[in-house]
Amino acid sequence: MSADAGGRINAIEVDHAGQSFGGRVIFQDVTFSVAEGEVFVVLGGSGCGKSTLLKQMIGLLTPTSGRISVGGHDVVSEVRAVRREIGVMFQSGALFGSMTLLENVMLPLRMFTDLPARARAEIARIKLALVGLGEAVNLLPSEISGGMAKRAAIARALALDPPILILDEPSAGLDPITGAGLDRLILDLRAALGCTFVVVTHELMSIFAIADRCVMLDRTARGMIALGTPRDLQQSSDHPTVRAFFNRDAESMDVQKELR
Ligand SMILES: Nc1ncnc2c1ncn2[C@@H]1O[C@H](COP(=O)(O)OP(=O)(O)OP(=O)(O)O)[C@@H](O)[C@H]1O
Repeated sequence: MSADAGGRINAIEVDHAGQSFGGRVIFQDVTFSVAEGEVFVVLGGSGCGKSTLLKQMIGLLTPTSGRISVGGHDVVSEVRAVRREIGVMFQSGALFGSMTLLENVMLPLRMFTDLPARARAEIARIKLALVGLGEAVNLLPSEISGGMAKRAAIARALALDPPILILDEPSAGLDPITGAGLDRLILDLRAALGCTFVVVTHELMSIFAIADRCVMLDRTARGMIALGTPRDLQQSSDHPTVRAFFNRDAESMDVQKELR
């Protein structure tokens, strides 16, 4: 594992990663690193390859070119070790409808550990309490709100204590207040557990609230067009797509500043 310029250890290193499907290039030469404890946001329009990049990071897709390592482990040759490093909440990360929240969070513990049922339940209770659902452990997914479901899915991603959490559009489909609550949860979990986060989001307010840095992918460029802090990208990028994205709603940032 190498360190960044500030001496922090890199949790994830993406080195000239590319992905093609049947000869169609989705992106190439994507290069960045994510430091331990960083909240790193992946941005870009529909179809630019955000989910594809996340799938490469967790070893679900082999990069067509380049190399990715997670926790110092290569995502292709050391996929088992990589999976232990990462908890994932997919965009479609639905809970199992016939199971209570507690049973949903216990599931990864049942699949990947030898812990007895009582210990699994105790750990699942702790994870649900961490995301603010300590009173809802016996509810079914059909009995809770969309925001609670996202929190429960995050609790499930935390079940095996991964140092890195990957969240694909956590606030999709939520109202702005519930979305802001999830942003606070991400920052609280980082403070409490020291986790590294990779988050896909399109929400400008959310980006400014949580992101230490972000990378922006672009379908036309078939690669990355920006890397840096949200403020740097808003103020200094000379790429028209980046400028348009970050300046589309300057007012929302003013609101965000007032809320801080
Ligand atoms: N397994 C696959 N086989 C062929 N094409 C694929 C495969 N997976 C993704 N693609 C294509 O790759 C492109 C990028 O898809 P991806 O889902 O990564 O985009 P995205 O940036 O996450 O989009 P969105 O914001 O809409 O979720 C799309 O054109 C998609 O159709």
